[in-house]
Amino acid sequence: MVLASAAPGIFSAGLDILEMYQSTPERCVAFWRALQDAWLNLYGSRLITMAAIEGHSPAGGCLLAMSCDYRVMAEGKFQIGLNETKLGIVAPFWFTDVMLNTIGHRETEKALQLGALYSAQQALSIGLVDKVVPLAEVMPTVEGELKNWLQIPAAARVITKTSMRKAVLDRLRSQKEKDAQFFADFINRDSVQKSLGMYIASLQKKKN
Ligand SMILES: CCC/C=C/C(=O)SCCNC(=O)CCNC(=O)[C@H](O)C(C)(C)COP(=O)([O-])OP(=O)([O-])OC[C@H]1O[C@@H](n2cnc3c(N)ncnc32)[C@H](O)[C@@H]1OP(=O)([O-])[O-]
Repeated sequence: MVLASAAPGIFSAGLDILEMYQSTPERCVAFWRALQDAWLNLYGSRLITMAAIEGHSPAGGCLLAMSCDYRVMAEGKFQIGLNETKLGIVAPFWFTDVMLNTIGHRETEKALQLGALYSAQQALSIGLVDKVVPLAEVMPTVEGELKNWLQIPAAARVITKTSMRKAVLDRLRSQKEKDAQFFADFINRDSVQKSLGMYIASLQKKKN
């Protein structure tokens, strides 16, 4: 399975910030449950999963990419990273776990505290992506890599993938409701709503 985007220049802009702003606790919990399930399915997929990152990939977009088995990113101006702290919000433990498994403890600690967004070359240098190629080469590169992965006997590959990812998946599975409630409580704090409001305004200002 290849994750790609139909929007030129944007792999994924992350979660819909407007869903987290001036919402109700009930809606926040439902929103979060949907995200948890989507991620559990992706990270736990038996399929070979690859991200064709042909544009920006902040926050939830970075999570999607990191949750794949392999990442190819377009060189150039695009950025990738978990930038949550810049919005005044906090990446949940399972975002952190996936990043830890991808780039290691030291880089994750720095990246998360700073809300760092990396260029493709920087992402390559810390192992956040596996390959950087010109934009037009992203999809052919993914397809070529997929052929390599498809040559591995499926049962052996799936057992290996499952055993590598099980602890992280189980950690969320065992506390989904608590995690959803935490998100709803946190996001509805006055200080967090204020930060989100300012971030949305800065996005709109940048556009105008
Ligand atoms: C605890 C929770 C964990 C959270 C995880 C997350 O994923 S948090 C998410 C973290 N995500 C980020 O921090 C990414 C924030 N976004 C960006 O940095 C840039 O939009 C971009 C680099 C993705 C694309 O730049 P570009 O110059 O090509 O495009 P543009 O900037 O002109 O935007 C076009 C329109 O889309 C709008 N909009 C954009 N993103 C979002 C969104 N996520 N949601 C909603 N709306 C969004 C933007 O306001 C504008 O709306 P308007 O005025 O037309 O009504």
